[in-house]
Formats: sequence, structure tokens, C-alpha cells
Amino acid sequence: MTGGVSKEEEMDVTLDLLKKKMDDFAKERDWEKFHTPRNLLLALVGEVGELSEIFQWKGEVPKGLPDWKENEKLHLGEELSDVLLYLVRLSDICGIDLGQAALRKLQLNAIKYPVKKCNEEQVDK
Ligand SMILES: Nc1ccn([C@H]2C[C@H](O)[C@@H](COP(=O)(O)OP(=O)(O)OP(=O)(O)O)O2)c(=O)n1
Repeated sequence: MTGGVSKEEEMDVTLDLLKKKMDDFAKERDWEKFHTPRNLLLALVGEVGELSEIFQWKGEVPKGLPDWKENEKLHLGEELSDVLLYLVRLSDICGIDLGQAALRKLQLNAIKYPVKKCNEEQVDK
């Protein structure tokens, strides 16, 4: 891949944009028939495996990955992207609005784990 990814680099990347691009990608190749919920889930899990391999046997690594080479970080970005793209596509094919679902889940998380209670628990430990 070359460094120049055209003016897309300046675009705001939204879940909707990624959803549209995955849809176009599948349509152009006549791959919609392969993009079934089960196939996409398996592809997603496979990519999570590839992502895990990057960290496998390394032990804990510091935040920001200061000791990693540029090509290692590029590879990490590729595997993270594969996971994201399959997740976005799976959600779309299942008729789930992933952005809205995630916002709702954040609200549920906040109710389940109130800030005050969590802070108190950490002081007690
Ligand atoms: N039927 C397919 C095949 C691929 N892709 C897209 C989504 C992923 O972003 C990427 C996955 O491509 P590969 O299966 O070639 O996986 P990798 O890019 O990880 O290559 P490799 O497994 O050789 O490392 O391509 C897709 O949408 N539908």
C-alpha cells in the first residue's frame, strides 16, 4: 500500500461511512451472498485471533507501545481495522444501529457502575 490514501485522509471517519464502504465493497465484488451473519461472525473472530497473535508471548506492553517499530504499529492498525470492519458489517447485516446500540450500552454501564460506588470500592481495597 502506498502512503497516499487520497483526500479520504481528511474525511471524518464515522461508523456510517465505514458501513457504506463495506456495503460498496461487498456489492462491487458480488460478495453479499457470503456476508451472512454467521460468516461475518466467524471472520470477525478470526481477525480477533490475528490481533491476539500480535501481542502473544510479549508479556505486558506499555501504553502507547513506545518500543514498537513503525511497521509493527502499522500491522496492529490493520488487524484492529479488520476487527472493526467486520463488526460494523455484522451489525449492519443484522439490522443493528451499532452507534446507537453502543451509546445505549454506555448508559447502561454507567448505571451498573456508579462513579461514587466505584471510587469508594477502590479506597476500601
Ligand atoms: N469475504 C471477504 C473477505 C475480506 N473482506 C475484507 C474485510 C477485512 O477488512 C479484510 C479481510 O481480508 P483477508 O481475509 O484477506 O484477511 P487479512 O487482510 O487479515 O489477510 P491475512 O489473513 O492474509 O493476514 O477484507 C471482506 O469484507 N469480505
